[in-house]
Amino acid sequence: MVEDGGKEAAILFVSSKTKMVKNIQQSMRETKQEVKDGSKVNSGLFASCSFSSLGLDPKLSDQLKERMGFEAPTLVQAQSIPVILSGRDVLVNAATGTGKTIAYLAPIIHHLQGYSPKVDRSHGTFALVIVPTRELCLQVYETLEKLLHRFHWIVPGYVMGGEKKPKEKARLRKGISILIATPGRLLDHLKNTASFVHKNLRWVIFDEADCILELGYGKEIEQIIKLLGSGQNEEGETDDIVPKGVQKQNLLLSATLNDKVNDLAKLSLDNPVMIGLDNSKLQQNLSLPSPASVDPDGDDMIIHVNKSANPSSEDYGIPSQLVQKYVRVPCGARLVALLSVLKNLFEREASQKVVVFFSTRDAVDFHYSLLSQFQWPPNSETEGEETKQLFLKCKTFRLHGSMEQEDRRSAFGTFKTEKQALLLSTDVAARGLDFPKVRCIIQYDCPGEATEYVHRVGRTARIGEKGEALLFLQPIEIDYLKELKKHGASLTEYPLLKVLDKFPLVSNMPRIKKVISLESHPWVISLQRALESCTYAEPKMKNLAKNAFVSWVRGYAAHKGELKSIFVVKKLHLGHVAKSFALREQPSLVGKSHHKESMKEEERRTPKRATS
Ligand SMILES: Nc1ncnc2c1ncn2[C@@H]1O[C@H](COP(=O)(O)OP(=O)(O)OP(=O)(O)O)[C@@H](O)[C@H]1O
Repeated sequence: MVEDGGKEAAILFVSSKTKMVKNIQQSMRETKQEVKDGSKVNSGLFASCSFSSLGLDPKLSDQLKERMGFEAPTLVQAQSIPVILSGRDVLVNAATGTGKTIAYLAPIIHHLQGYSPKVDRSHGTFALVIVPTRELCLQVYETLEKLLHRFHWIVPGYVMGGEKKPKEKARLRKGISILIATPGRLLDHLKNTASFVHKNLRWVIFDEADCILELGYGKEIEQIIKLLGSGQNEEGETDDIVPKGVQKQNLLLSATLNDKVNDLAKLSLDNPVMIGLDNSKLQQNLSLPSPASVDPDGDDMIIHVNKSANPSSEDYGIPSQLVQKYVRVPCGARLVALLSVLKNLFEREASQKVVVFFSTRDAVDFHYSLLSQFQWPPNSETEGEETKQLFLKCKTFRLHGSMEQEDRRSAFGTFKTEKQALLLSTDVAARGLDFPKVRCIIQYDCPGEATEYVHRVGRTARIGEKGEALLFLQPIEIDYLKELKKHGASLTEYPLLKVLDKFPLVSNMPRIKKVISLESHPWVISLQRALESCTYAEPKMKNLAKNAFVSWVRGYAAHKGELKSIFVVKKLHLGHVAKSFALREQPSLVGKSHHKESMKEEERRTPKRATS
């Protein structure tokens, strides 16, 4: 929701004199005026032009509007589409949930549908979209399928880790016009699938570019770029279908950028147009040539997207309507606090979706099992008490990189369509995933880098919708708020005690007149006891808790750089950490049984395996 007319938005520096840029300027002025009039709520997000006015084919514009229900392009789409249509390389940096996927897919489809003779399977792949995770791969593919509804001769496809290679080879042999891929599997096919035709390749897109590199795919990407070749499509190399002399076009997109993107940009972009980047960011974050020096003819452009109407969330483009809170909880009360917050959320509004982020796969597994069987109230055998029910009545899903591919696919797909559900996930769900109607994001374990905070919270408040984000912090971790503030994220405190006070006391709860600390709250004491009983009722559950404890501590010790001074493992009270996994005593961190598990965890933590 926009509070005011937004800060001075739009185009600060545009040296190109094309008509297209003037149209964009005009459209943004109109949008600003509409905000002043109060006639547009989501200013800063939508442009006041139509898809067809951006130069897209009428059938494609119609598909976007009539079939997909997109009334108007978002600002980032209004600014990117004409530039991408023009053939320039582009680096797009715009907030999460602002429609970057359509921004790059629509211009590609526009060009491909216009080829004469018509594109067919024998031409192989024209466009390649590289994404960091399997789920994002499937999601982009789904969007592509919808966009291609009226262009059945353009074939969409995907290849990704976890899928059966022979089947993928067969699909590639038949021919895929627009291919979505995760890096490892793509490289595999480039090297080993002789029937993969890519001589007509015209576009390479790196979606979530910084994440691809953060996950350690730098080497693969270098090899991919080498194998694909770059620059102009040579005569004789391509089929006649690709217009002669057409340059290969590369696009990089992300809501956050880092130094590594600099290298990828240098490697893959030729005189790019920057969308959503300001000069200081260019100089500080990306040591690309300064715009003034790139092209003396004045053909280069920086187009500024008004990423947010809220200046405080400007740095990383956090959606301005997102309500950001933190909850300060002592370690031993973390689990009780999490369950209480969730119960409160679902009781307040039954029909909603919530995502909780954990730092490890073992933590996801433990909490998933616990929530799937933990019942309440604990003493329902007593006469007059209500009968036992699941503590949380909503459907619960889990998602992480060690799950079987089919389970991953089913969790992702079903959570998407559910109206009321809870997803427990590692960062595998943090990037790019578009789950409709997610109302709240809970970061139970701290994300580490501030960029990851931004992507995690970006799973809510998408495309102008409302959303809340809640970050769990122990009192010893409170300095993390300063780290977030450096990047423009300001959080207010969540009233945990008030929420706990709302829960009715059941008969065996201790009656305490004055609650002096969270841990002495009768609700906290009773819930903790009940959770521990649940964990100790089954050896399997206890083992899950122990494994989760061990990998959590290891994960805590793995924080990097400046964050090491905030997340100090020596400051942790391990007994309290154990309590947060519903354990009555602290498991050994070095015991024989855990050594094997720790080794496995180490292996699992290899980022590539976590996602693709
Ligand atoms: N012009 C539009 N009008 C309304 N909805 C749109 C429009 N364009 C895209 N959307 C929808 O907005 C949602 C977010 O789009 P998308 O996933 O492309 O965002 P993103 O900017 O890539 O986000 P992230 O940075 O998190 O990956 C999707 O559900 C998409 O269908």
